[in-house]
Amino acid sequence: MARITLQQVAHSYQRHPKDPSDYALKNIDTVWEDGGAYALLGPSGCGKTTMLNIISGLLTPTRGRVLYDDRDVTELPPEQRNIAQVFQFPVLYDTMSVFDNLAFPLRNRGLDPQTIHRRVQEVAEVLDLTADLKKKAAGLSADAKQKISLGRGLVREDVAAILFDEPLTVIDPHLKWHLRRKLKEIHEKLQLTLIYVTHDQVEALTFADKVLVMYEGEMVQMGTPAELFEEPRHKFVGYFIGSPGMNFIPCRLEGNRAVCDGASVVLDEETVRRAQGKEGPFELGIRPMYLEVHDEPGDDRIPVQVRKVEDQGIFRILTVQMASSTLKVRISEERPLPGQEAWIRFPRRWIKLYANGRLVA
Ligand SMILES: Nc1ncnc2c1ncn2[C@@H]1O[C@H](COP(=O)(O)OP(=O)(O)OP(=O)(O)O)[C@@H](O)[C@H]1O
Repeated sequence: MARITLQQVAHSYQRHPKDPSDYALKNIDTVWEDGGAYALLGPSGCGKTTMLNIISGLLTPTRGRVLYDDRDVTELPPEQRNIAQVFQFPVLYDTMSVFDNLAFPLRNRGLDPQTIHRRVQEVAEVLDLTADLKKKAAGLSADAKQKISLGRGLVREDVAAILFDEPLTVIDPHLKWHLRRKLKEIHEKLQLTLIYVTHDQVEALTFADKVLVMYEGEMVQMGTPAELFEEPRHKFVGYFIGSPGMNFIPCRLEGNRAVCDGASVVLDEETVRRAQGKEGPFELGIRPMYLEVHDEPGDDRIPVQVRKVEDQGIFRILTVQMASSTLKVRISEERPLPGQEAWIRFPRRWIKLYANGRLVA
């Protein structure tokens, strides 16, 4: 396995790109550490597959360098990079048995039959394919076929990294959860460098130690699931991670206060200091679980109208209207529901300030 570094990588599918909007990837600088389990998360079209193909060598970037450890591989094709890639849909040989499909990448590299047998058995066991090893791939379900594709990715021990491009798309929802756990287990056991592309936050957060969030061709944050939740560095991360996502309220700064539509909130000194000289527009960000809801007016409490209540098992999600801003508030199921008139409070320690979409930090 290897440490993979992207240095100022940008890619445009156009021959003569001019504007930043002509680039599918814009100036990516990042390091994927050896043995890490990473997810690449972002909405459709943000550049995830482009980044993965640049790492594997299917694409040469318009600008920048790709390093495996200290070796520059930017111009090398996939077969010289020693990478395994698993795609959205099964890639296998229908007429071969499951065993032969799994053995294929190893036979290709001239490994001895004993090593091949051991490795195929190991991977088949992890993926619950042992009973199917002698069957022809053609007769198996879509789930089983994709498990074979996963197995073909995992079977080689000498790869620099294994790249997964939304590999569980065709998998039945029940099995999805199970396979995600399996991949995590395999990672812990074999310490492989895994990069897993998805647009599903649950998939990313349950699989990865670190998640790279992409938005419109940019890398907006790389962090642990907890960091992404507690300290979203970009508005998109706040909105995309968490269910429901973070609340954002447009505001202007007056001294140590953020004045929003219908409310004024005191900021901590550090935030006020950091905001000096920053260009707006400014927004307050707060997670639904950190907003307090009260039945009576009081200090720092802001009147709201409760518009909707959604029951989500152990939580309820309130939709409240604060002047022209609509906010979500998460309360526990034990708390009695407020009436239609309620008051909310923004606890200072949970308030984040954003300038032009980026965390003031
Ligand atoms: N071969 C191509 N030629 C031209 N434009 C492309 C090509 N492949 C991707 N793009 C464009 O580049 C941008 C990034 O696409 P990419 O497939 O990397 O995104 P993605 O995040 O993987 O999306 P998805 O989740 O839908 O697969 C999109 O605007 C897409 O339309």
